Amino acid sequence: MTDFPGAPTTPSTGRLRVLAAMSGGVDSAVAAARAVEAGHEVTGVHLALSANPQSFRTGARGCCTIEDSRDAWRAADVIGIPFYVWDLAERFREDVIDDFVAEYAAGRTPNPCLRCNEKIKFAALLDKAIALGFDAVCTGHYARIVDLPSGERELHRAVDGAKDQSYVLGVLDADQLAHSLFPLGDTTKEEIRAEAERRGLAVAKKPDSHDICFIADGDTQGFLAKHLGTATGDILDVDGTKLGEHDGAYGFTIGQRKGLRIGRPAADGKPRYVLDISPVNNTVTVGPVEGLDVTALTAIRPRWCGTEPLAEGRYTAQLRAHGEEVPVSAAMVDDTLHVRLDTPARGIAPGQAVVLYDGTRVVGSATIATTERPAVNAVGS
Ligand SMILES: Nc1ncnc2c1ncn2[C@@H]1O[C@H](COP(=O)(O)OP(=O)(O)OP(=O)(O)O)[C@@H](O)[C@H]1O
Repeated sequence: MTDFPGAPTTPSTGRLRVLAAMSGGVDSAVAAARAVEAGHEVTGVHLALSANPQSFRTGARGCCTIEDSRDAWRAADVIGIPFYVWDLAERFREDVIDDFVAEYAAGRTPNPCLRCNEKIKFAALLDKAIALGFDAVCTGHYARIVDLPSGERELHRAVDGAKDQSYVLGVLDADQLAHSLFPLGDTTKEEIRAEAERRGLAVAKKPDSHDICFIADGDTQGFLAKHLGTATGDILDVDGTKLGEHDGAYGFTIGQRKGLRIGRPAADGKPRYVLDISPVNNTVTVGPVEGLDVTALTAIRPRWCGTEPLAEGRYTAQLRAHGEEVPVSAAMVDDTLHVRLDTPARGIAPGQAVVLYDGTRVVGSATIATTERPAVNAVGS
């Protein structure tokens, strides 16, 4: 992980030099306060992730705006820790925003929060922290780190199932985990807000951030159209019949039903869902809901949270953010993860992450490359 050879691979026990990543929200403020209380020497840092902060979300749904950096600074002041703002806007644009646009352009559905954790918070930020002599980065993510007697660490789901963020941390490797602190994993969000109030943190009642921080108005299609332009193409039924036109194949996601401009009903009269996106032909293929049933998938770029690679066997898998956990059989074949689902699941798109769990433990993650969908394959054959 680290660009700095010679950096310690595991923080020494006891008092650590901790860099608390403070978004300006309630979670990271309480996480920083808890790190201080645990006896660590804590410094707060807010990441400026936009070259033009007012273009990111403001107010209630805030993330990374000037108000947010001010909120983070005020929280650091109340906690009594030094505070800095680091400008990682350029890295964020290259590694997260440009990647997001490129993935959609290729017909895939990326998760920018996973990407940000992999490339920014636990890479660019952590590398810089270690270079400056810090032992660990502390965040307000809801997940638990379990220290084993062997010295190894495991990543587990948070006790608050509704807030659990282990899915977006499934990209962390053993070295990154060794340098991470997640002080909120054993507490519910409700308790965190009450604790923030008791601590006199002004952000105690600040609403949670939602969706994608760099899309100010929440309009992903509009954002993509601005970056990729419009390109009129056909909306096709599974049998190839033209049902309508679209302004850009990238604006769709597998499983989408709303927002399809279908000019005439399909032959069977059933509702249509996006089954395939072909950037090469600039076509979007739609079909009945059964076409979304996925029985197996392959995934690339695997990342294991422990030191061991995946052992072939039985796991549960989460296939999208806030998705249900489903039982699966998984194995690595060369560099590709092969996953077979016990029962078919819907709403699974290439580009999303599959995160494997063993009970509450995160085993690792990979990026979905292909899906097996018997109903679609039957039409195509
Ligand atoms: N701009 C930022 N600067 C520094 N740290 C950040 C920033 N954005 C997010 N983080 C860190 O990543 C964690 C998870 O980010 P996420 O956007 O999911 O926040 P959240 O769950 O709404 O938490 P918070 O209430 O702290 O904003 C935060 O708790 C914080 O530690």
